[in-house]
Order: sequence, then C-alpha cells, then structure tokens
Amino acid sequence: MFSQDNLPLRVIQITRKRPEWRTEEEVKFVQSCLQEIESYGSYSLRLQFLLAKVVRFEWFERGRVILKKGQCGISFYFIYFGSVALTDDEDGSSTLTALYPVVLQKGAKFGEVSVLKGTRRVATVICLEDTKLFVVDKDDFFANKLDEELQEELCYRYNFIKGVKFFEKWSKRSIVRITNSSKMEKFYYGQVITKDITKSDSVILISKGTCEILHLVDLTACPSYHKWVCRQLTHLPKVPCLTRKTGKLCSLAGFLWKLLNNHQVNNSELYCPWYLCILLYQHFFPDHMQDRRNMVLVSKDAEVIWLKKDTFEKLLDLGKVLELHKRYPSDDELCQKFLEENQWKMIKKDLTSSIIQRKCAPKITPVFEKPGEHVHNSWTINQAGILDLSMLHHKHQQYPHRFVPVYMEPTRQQPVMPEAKLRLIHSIISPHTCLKGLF
Ligand SMILES: Nc1ncnc2c1ncn2[C@@H]1O[C@@H]2COP(=O)(O)O[C@H]2[C@H]1O
Repeated sequence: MFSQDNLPLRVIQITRKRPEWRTEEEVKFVQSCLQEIESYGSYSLRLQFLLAKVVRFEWFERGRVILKKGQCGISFYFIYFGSVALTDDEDGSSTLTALYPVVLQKGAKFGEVSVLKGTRRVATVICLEDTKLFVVDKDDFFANKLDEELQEELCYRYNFIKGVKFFEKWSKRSIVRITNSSKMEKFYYGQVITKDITKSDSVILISKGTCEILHLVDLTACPSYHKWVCRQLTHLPKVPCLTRKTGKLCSLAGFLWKLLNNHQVNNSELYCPWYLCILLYQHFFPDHMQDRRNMVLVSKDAEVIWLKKDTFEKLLDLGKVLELHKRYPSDDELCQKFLEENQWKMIKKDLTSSIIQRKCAPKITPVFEKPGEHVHNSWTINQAGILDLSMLHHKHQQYPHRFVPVYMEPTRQQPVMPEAKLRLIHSIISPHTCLKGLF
C-alpha cells in the first residue's frame, strides 16, 4: 500500500519501531525506499543501511517551523517530499518578504551542520508546503557510530580523488568541495553503471575494479564490413546485393548488427585519466571535438565515485581540460577490430573441431558447395548469436536456425525488402577452406 506520494505505508510503520526492533529485512526495505532521496543515495550502501536502521518519519504542514536558528542541533533531516526555506530570523517570517530565499527541495538534507559540529543552528527552516521528512536523531547517530562511518567514507573519497593525477594541481579546498558533492557506489559484475556515459550528468571515477565500455556498431554503415563481405563471398557467382551500385548491401540496412566492443578501464589506469575524457568531452570540449555516440558503461565488479558535473565544472580549469581529450576509435575501426577478433575466433573453432574430428577428415577439402539461387534470401543467426554466412551453401540441409533475410531480388511479386528485426551478433562464420585434414 502506498501513500499519496508513493511512500509505502510499511516504511512509516517500520520507522516507528525502535532501531533495535527492526529486522534486517525491514531495514533493507526502508533503505530501498529512501533511494528516492538524492542526498541519502549519495552515501555508501553500508552507511545507507545504518541510517535506515535509525531514521524515523515526520510530517509537517505548510508554514510550520522545523528548526530555529540558534538552537542546539539534535536531529538532521532528509526531505522525502515537499520543500523548505531557510531564513535568518527565528520565526521564519522573512521567507514571505525575502526576494530569493534559499529553498531546499525533495532529495535534499538539512540540519546536519550543528549535529556533526556540536554547534548551534545556523538558520531557521520553515515548510513551504506540506513536507515529509526522514529524521535522524543525534543520539541514534552517535550511538550507531554513524559519524565515524561518515568520516571514514569521506576520507576515503577525498584521498582517492586527491590521488588522481588529473586533480594533482587542485587546491585542497577544491578537492574538499568536489568530495563533498560526490558519492560512491559499488556495482556487481555485469551490472550497467550508466546506459549512456555521454549523457551522464556526472563525471565517473573508477575507484576499484574494472569497467567495460560497450558500443553498438552498425556494421552495415562500416566500409570495412562491406569490403570484408565482398572478399569472403568472391567465389559466389552472383550476389546482387554486393554488386549493384546502389544496393551497397542494402539488404542489410534494416539490421543493426551488434558488435560489443570492449574497452576496459580499471583503477590501474588511474594516472591515465582517459576514462575521464569519455565523460568530459561531451560537456566541456568544443563542438568539433565532441563524440556523441552512445556508450554503455558496465561494471566488472567496480566501485565508482560520481562527481557532480555542476560542481566539477565550476572548479575546473577549462584551459586544462583540452589536455584530456582523446579520440575514441571510430565505428569503422571498431568494426575492423571485431573482424580481426572474429577471424581468430573462427580459426580456433576450426582448429578445435578438426582436432576432435581428424580421423573423419583425411585431407583438406573445401567444405562448401556452390550456392544456388536461394542464397540471396537468407543468412542465419544461430542461437549463440553467430551470423553464419557459410549457411548460404547448404541448400539441401534444413538447419534449425532462425533465418534472417539478406537480399530479396526485386521481382514483380515481391518488390519490397522483407521486414528485419534487430539482431545481436557475437561473431561471423564465413565461407572458407576448412583446416580439416591439416593435422
Ligand atoms: N546556504 C545554505 N544552503 C543549504 N543549506 C543550508 C544553508 N545554510 C544553512 N543550511 C542548512 O540549514 C541548517 C540549519 O541547521 P544546521 O545549522 O544544523 O544545518 C544547516 C544546514 O543544513
């Protein structure tokens, strides 16, 4: 069951219990719901868990003063829903007259300054609308050693950022600022960190482990792929899709052949911050240097630190940022790499199968017969995501593959291209002379 703003009522019930009465499963549930709050989500998972154990829920009406300037700090607050204004007077009345009062919205936190430093409140906080808050009391905070945890994590982030070569000339003050606006997160092996780093609003530092940058390449748009296919199929008597000037493998145009191109980055590359470039160039480089291709960042058991783009931008020496520019390989270069790797994969595959079956293959034989007319209608992708160009030759065999139309010769009955769905391919088997019999 959810309240009006999607806060599950169960969270309210759980947070009414004393911390020691909450089960681990309940605390995890609260933790997952509090992810909505940005400032909470910026803590490490361990700290989030500890906070979820002690938070309690509170609801204030519009106009209510939550805390007053000059009081001792006994709690701090996360805004789950609503907004508050900060004022310098005690009753908050100046919010009505101030031209630009400081307003904190859903996702922000406040009241932590006096709690952590043991000082008096530096401002009065008043609700601008009905506001839902999660409160952490000072006693619970210190009893659960959250201050130590908070400090330890902050130090870790600070030291890590300070150690990155890119930041070596930054002042201590700037590093403290960027550290305070950063957050740390751990990702499992294979977990997507961001679907498109070029659109990310953070700069990502990899503090532990390795990441992969994956980029989808449309092979049909790569000249290298066209050349390669021509080379592979030169012995075919007639392949209209390759020879027609306007055709240009037009039959493949409906597909996006998936090429997963791995570019690995890890924390050993800390001092070679090209991985920063990937994230930076979209925002900070001149237009002609920008690369807007979609790139997915995937964790290989990585821990990352997100730096807020806005804070980073404010502190950044834009003159220096150009030094970070590095060109990412073009799609055609990625395609070439893929084809090279593919060739090696296929040699290995052939070698393995020829060793396994060598008794049955006494001499080198071309495996494929001349193809018939049917070849123009279908190539296949098998269950393992392998595009099998050699299947063109097996006209008599019925393979349990899903057939993918490649080229339909325009006839009167069938003048249009067949519908083709996007397919993933991991490698390509091409017609070639088999290694069978060599060993
Ligand atoms: N300029 C500001 N921007 C954001 N938050 C502020 C600002 N000034 C004060 N605060 C918050 O208002 C809170 C008032 O109580 P504290 O002094 O405990 O902690 C303070 C901060 O959390």
